[in-house]
Amino acid sequence: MLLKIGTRRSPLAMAQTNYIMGLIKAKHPQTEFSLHPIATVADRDRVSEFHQFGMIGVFSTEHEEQLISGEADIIVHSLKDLPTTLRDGLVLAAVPERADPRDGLCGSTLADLKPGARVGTGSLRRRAQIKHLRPDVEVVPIRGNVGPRLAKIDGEDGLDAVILAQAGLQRLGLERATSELLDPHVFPYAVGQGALGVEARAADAEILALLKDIEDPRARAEVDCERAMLHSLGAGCSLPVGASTSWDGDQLTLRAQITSLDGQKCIVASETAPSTQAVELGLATADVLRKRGGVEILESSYRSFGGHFKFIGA
Ligand SMILES: NCc1[nH]cc(CCC(=O)O)c1CC(=O)O
Repeated sequence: MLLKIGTRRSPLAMAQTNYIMGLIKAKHPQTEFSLHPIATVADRDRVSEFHQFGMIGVFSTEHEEQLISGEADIIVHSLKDLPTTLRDGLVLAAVPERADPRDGLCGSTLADLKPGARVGTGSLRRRAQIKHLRPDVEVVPIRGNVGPRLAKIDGEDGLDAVILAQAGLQRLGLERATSELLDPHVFPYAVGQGALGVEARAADAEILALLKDIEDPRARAEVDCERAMLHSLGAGCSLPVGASTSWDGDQLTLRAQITSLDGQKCIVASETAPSTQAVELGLATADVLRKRGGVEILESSYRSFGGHFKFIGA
């Protein structure tokens, strides 16, 4: 079979696409691939912060067009960048084994950050969570590919540290840049972080069957419960919602945290269910967050950013 793969050109996107091609080849050696590069909104506008786009899916909208037009058959996404609602006719066909989902603090450990230290991140979740742990540090908004973001440590921006996904660093062979892997109980990761997702057309039975062979059931259950939680809250990946999942036999525990942007308020919920009920687990966790006032925190995050956010499904 010939599979047409749509991909962004960033080093991380290319590494991820190559990795998925390798997984497919290992199961189905006769598969051939052609690559169809595309620029997304996030690639064309390198200046705005993510929440300023006023839209969700800054990495995925053009990709979904590629699938619908038939220009591509499959798209490899960082799952944390894939909105929880997909376009009609498209499905999340496979979630392979998940890499380390944790965030890495690069340039310094948490404890070694001096008062007033400048920590770079473009993510509202990371901003809120670092402020919650270290109200005395200054958060500096940064964007760009992983390599250039790392280069900002001790560079002209005078950053003391940046926060990056360990999985992305690993995929680029840059994991040694991490000074501290942040404990998910203290600094929960983004929904889907560290996991890749392959999106395809719902009608392509043959392609879906092939992709099922690279799925990891545990990663799928983790991602399903995390995404159900985020979807229920109406939040996208750039909002200050963190998550972590853990296993005890077949029992899956989802812990979720909503943090106000100034770091002063923080709400957590933790629920457990059999992994066959991953979606229900996500919804139940969102219910607890709502009861504890989580939506009010998300709405005030919205307001303090000038209403630039859009809730999914709202
Ligand atoms: N938003 C950009 C993005 N999308 C996925 C990753 C890392 C890889 C992953 O989480 O799977 C990154 C970079 C980062 O947040 O450091």
